[in-house]
Amino acid sequence: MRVLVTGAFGNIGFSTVQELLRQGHTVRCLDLRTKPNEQKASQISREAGERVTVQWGDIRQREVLAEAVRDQEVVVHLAAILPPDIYEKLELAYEVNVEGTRNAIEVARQQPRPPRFLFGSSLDVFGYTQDQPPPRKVTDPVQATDDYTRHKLEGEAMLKQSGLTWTIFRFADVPPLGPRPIHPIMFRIPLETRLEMLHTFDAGLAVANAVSSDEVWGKIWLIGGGPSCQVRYRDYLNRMLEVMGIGSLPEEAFGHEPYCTDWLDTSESQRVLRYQRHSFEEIIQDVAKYAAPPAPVRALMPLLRPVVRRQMLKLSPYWQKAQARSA
Ligand SMILES: O=c1ccn([C@@H]2O[C@H](COP(=O)(O)OP(=O)(O)O[C@H]3O[C@H](CO)[C@@H](O)[C@H](O)[C@H]3O)[C@@H](O)[C@H]2O)c(=O)[nH]1
Repeated sequence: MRVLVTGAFGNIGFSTVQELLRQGHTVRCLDLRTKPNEQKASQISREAGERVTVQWGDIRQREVLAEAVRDQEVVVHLAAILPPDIYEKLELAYEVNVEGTRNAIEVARQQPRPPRFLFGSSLDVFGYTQDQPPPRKVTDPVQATDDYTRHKLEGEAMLKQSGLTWTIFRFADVPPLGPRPIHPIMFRIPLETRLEMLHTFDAGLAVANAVSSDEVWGKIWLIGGGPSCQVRYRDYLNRMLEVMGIGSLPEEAFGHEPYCTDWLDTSESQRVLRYQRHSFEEIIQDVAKYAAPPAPVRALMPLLRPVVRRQMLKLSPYWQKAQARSA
């Protein structure tokens, strides 16, 4: 099949492109022209030859999408600005996440043979649910709690009303396989929070399997790693800090305000899409390959550790307050 992937060189996007090509599809990649994206484009063009084409462009421009969507049988729309970046560019994020999605849907509708349309959404749309018994089910009510969830819910609603053959994937937490800067948001999440992880390759497999499935259309799906990937934030964070040689951080550094994430009922998506191949520990090992410091730095870690921990803790407003109280 001919498949357009927007946000093709992002985290889930690139796993999707790789899996689609592995399954024999012809893929058009649309993304912004940045250095890291160019590197991925070269890699995939080397590997897949003529079955992959790359189009650089901004989804805020309808003509960019008109060119990208032409002749495609399926559109996988993943391009978006996510937390935490979204909070620093709210206007741009609205244009990309909402107007960009509107552009993609409108252009798809205008095709002589409109393509099927898969929209990448997030489990965040369930809002704060930690006070409810898990897991979240696809029939649970949704609740916008910030700009990101508002944008995703708007995208979902537009697509359902579009008249296109649609499907919506609400993804669990998919850590990227690549360097990720340390951000204060890591302290905002209470340590007890239920969190469901998903390996990026499994996310890509779910999307690629959906493209040739007859069962996914007209429905919303919860896409997570399944019971073996249902952990607490504390488990994930401490394992990551351990493999990075930093060690766990004090409890007082973490907040207590509820955070949008939860365990999901993925029994139906797994039955139809057969994508859950990696366990929590495999996710940690693969993410650590990129997140962990290089061997020479790791050797020095026992010495560097106190400095690194101090720098990290400086990012926590909760830790700063606790320190001020005890001073
Ligand atoms: O104006 C923009 C902004 C971003 N991007 C691209 O969009 C992609 C976003 O990817 P990334 O930031 O790595 O996020 P993912 O983790 O892959 O996010 C996926 O999963 C999220 C749910 O977890 C969904 O909200 C997203 O739509 C879906 O892409 C990247 O390639 C960006 O270059 C654009 O094409 N245009």
